[in-house]
Order: sequence, then C-alpha cells, then structure tokens
Amino acid sequence: MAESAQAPKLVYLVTGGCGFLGEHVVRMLLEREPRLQELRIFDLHLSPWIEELKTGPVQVTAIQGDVTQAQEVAAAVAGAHVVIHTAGLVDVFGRASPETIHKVNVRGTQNVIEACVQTGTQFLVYTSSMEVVGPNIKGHPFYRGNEDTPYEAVHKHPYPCSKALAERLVLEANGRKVRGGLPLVTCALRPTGIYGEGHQIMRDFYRQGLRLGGRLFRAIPASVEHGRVYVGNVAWMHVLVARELEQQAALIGGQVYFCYDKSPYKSYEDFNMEFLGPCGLRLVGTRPLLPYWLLVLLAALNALLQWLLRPLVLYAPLLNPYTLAVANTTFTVSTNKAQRHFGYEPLFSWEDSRTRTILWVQAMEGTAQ
Ligand SMILES: NC(=O)c1ccc[n+]([C@@H]2O[C@H](COP(=O)([O-])OP(=O)(O)OC[C@H]3O[C@@H](n4cnc5c(N)ncnc54)[C@H](O)[C@@H]3O)[C@@H](O)[C@H]2O)c1
Ligand SMILES: C[C@@H](CO)CCC[C@@H](C)[C@H]1CC[C@H]2[C@@H]3[C@H](O)C=C4C[C@@H](O)CC[C@]4(C)[C@H]3CC[C@]12C
Repeated sequence: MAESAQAPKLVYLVTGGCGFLGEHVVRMLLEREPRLQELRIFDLHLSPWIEELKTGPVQVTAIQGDVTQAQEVAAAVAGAHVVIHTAGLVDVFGRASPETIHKVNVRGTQNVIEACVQTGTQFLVYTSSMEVVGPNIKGHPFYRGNEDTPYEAVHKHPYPCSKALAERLVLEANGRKVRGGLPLVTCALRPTGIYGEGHQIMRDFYRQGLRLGGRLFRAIPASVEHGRVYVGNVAWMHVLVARELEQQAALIGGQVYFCYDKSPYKSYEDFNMEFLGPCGLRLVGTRPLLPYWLLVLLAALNALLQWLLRPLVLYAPLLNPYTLAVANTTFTVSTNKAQRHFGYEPLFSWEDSRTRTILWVQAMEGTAQ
C-alpha cells in the first residue's frame, strides 16, 4: 500500500469499549489498524486502563456516556468514520428488567443508527449474537450450521429478543442516506459463546470450583455441543470487517456473519475444563450427576425464588430455565462466509487461545494449584 494510504486519518468509535469484548476490540484496533488517528471509547463505566493507552501515537478519547441517551450518542459519533457498536446489556440471569434490556439493546442501537445518519458517519459494525438465531424455545439443535441454515428462530427471553430486534434495525438501516448524502453501510457479527481473558462467567465457574474443593459437577451431557469462539478472534473479525466495509460496501453491507475460529466443538462444561483443568479443577462425572428432570425443577425453583425475593434482594444464580435450555441444546456453527467476504482468518490458533485463557485464569487470585 502507498505511504499516503497508510497515513493516520481515521476516527473510530467503539461503544461498550470497556466491556469484555470491547476492551479486546479497542486494543486490537490500536495494534492492527494503521490508519487510526483517533479512537473514541464510549461506555457507561470507564475503566482505568484507558489511561495507559493515551501515551501511544493514536489519540485515545474516553467518553463516559449512555447509549440510551440520544444526544450523548450523537455527540460521540459526530466526526467518526466508523462505529463499532458492542455496548449492550448481556443478561440472561434476570438481573435487569426486560424493559431495561430492551432500552439498552434496542433503543440504544436505534440511537447509534440515528446518530450515524444525523452526523454523516457511513460505516457501522454491530455486535449481534448467536442468540439471534438460537437455541430457540423449542430446543431444536443447530448442528454446524451457517448463516443460511434454515432454523426456526423463536424467542421469548428478553435478551435474545432484544438482540434480534437490534440486529434487524441495523440491517434495515443499510443503504439509508447519511448527512451529506452518502449511503450508510452496516453489518452484524454474531459471536457464539465468547471466551478468553476477562470472561466473567469463566471467572464465576472458577471461583465456584474453588469453593467446592476444586471440583465442578457435570450437569450437561458431554454429547451436547456448544459453539465457542476466542475473544481475540472476535475482536479481529470486528477490526477486519470495519476496514473492509468501505472497499466492499456492496458485498458486506446488510450482511450477517457468525464469528468462528478453530476452537473445538465440545459441551459447555467440557470446553470450560480446557482452561479450568490446567488450573487445578476437576469435572466430576462422565455423565450428568443429576437427572435432567431434577435440573429442570431446580431451574424452575431458582426462577420462583428470584421472583419471590425480588422486592428484598436480587437472587440471580447461573442456573435458570433459560440458561439450562441454552446449555442443554446443541448450537454450533461451521461457516467460511467471513473468509469469503472479507478475508478473515483467525488471528489466534486454538493452542494460543487456550494458553492465553489458561494464563489469565491462573493469574486470578487464589488458584487451586
Ligand atoms: N459474551 C458473550 O459470550 C457474547 C456472545 C455473543 C454476543 N455478545 C455481545 O457482545 C457485546 C459485548 O458483550 P460483552 O460480553 O463484552 O459484555 P460486557 O457486559 O462485558 O460489555 C458490555 C459493555 O457495554 C457497556 N454498556 C452497557 N450498557 C450501556 C449503556 N447504556 N451505555 C453505554 N455502555 C453500556 C457496559 O458498561 C460494558 O462495558 C454485547 O452486545 C453482547 O450482546 C456477547
Ligand atoms: C447448567 C449449568 C451447569 O453447569 C451450566 C449453565 C451455563 C450457562 C450459564 C451458560 C451456557 C451457555 C451460555 C450462553 C452462551 O455461551 C451464549 C451466549 C450468547 C451471548 O450473546 C450472551 C451470553 C450467552 C447467553 C451465554 C450465557 C451463559 C450460558 C447460558
């Protein structure tokens, strides 16, 4: 590429830039987007590590803001060339109300779209989710499916409903005229279950294992496969597609892409043991220790307790009818659409992804070893 094309000149905005995925997107952009002049990090809660990023050649601007506030979003978007919208309320445990989930995930996304249109920002990448497709409420398996695999995507839970609605808004906005008359170019990336450094649920399982004397108990049959993807590869996909949106607007605009890499197909629990095992935890049982009907009962009991206790205290355990259904339904993807459309290849091999995640777990306080 000619030197002039490499000259820094682009302004990127990452919403949710202090979250688990957002932080990896931010760091990946700083490492791998040579045309970056300014990186804006927009989040409800700003993290202290942003300060360390301010010493590099790229101007890093931290913006504390709320995606549900249209004016705050418009002010942050104004003058940006590309928006990567990762901000969202990821809640499948009943911590937030359905209204709040809708407000942040759907109205927040609508605000981002309108801000692009009003201020003349042409390129928008949305972090969607596999949950936009499934598992559905009927528990139908999705086995090594791709973006074109027929599947009855029927949801009831507020989180997948909100992600599906938001994704539709983003895709429908593709082609709208932004200020200045140029067309908005949008696309949506659908990660499966993301893992890697900073993954809160992995942290929770690890701590639970420590509390149980270094053991976790198998609840899900090993035959139920759950799609997982390394956070560094998800971040890399965002960076690549954002870069290619301009060059390949006709091809990529309005498209959805599953996020994938070379992580093996395993059950949710067996996959977690790839990292927790080397950190001293053991998964007890080759088969689920409790019969499925009892798990269903426990999950229903948890939901009832959550409802009863809500006026007094927030009771939000990992196990509820929805998480049980997701964990207990095969959902895996096998696709090369991102490779065909914008040349994506995973940046991190499975071995690297595994090692990085293990090192992160081991660095947590109070390891089991
Ligand atoms: N974690 C996964 O396995 C997974 C899988 C598929 C898709 N996703 C999607 O990826 C995105 C990022 O998820 P994550 O796992 O990093 O979650 P996260 O909770 O770690 O990050 C979300 C970030 O958004 C910010 N945020 C929340 N509400 C906001 C608001 N009103 N205004 C501004 N910022 C707000 C949070 O402060 C947080 O920093 C989400 O859109 C999620 O739906 C996550
Ligand atoms: C029955 C329990 C015994 O150990 C296991 C419960 C595990 C669940 C808490 C998780 C199983 C599957 C996870 C979800 C999946 O990986 C994909 C997701 C998509 C993303 O957009 C948000 C997170 C999540 C819904 C993720 C949440 C946790 C699980 C339900």
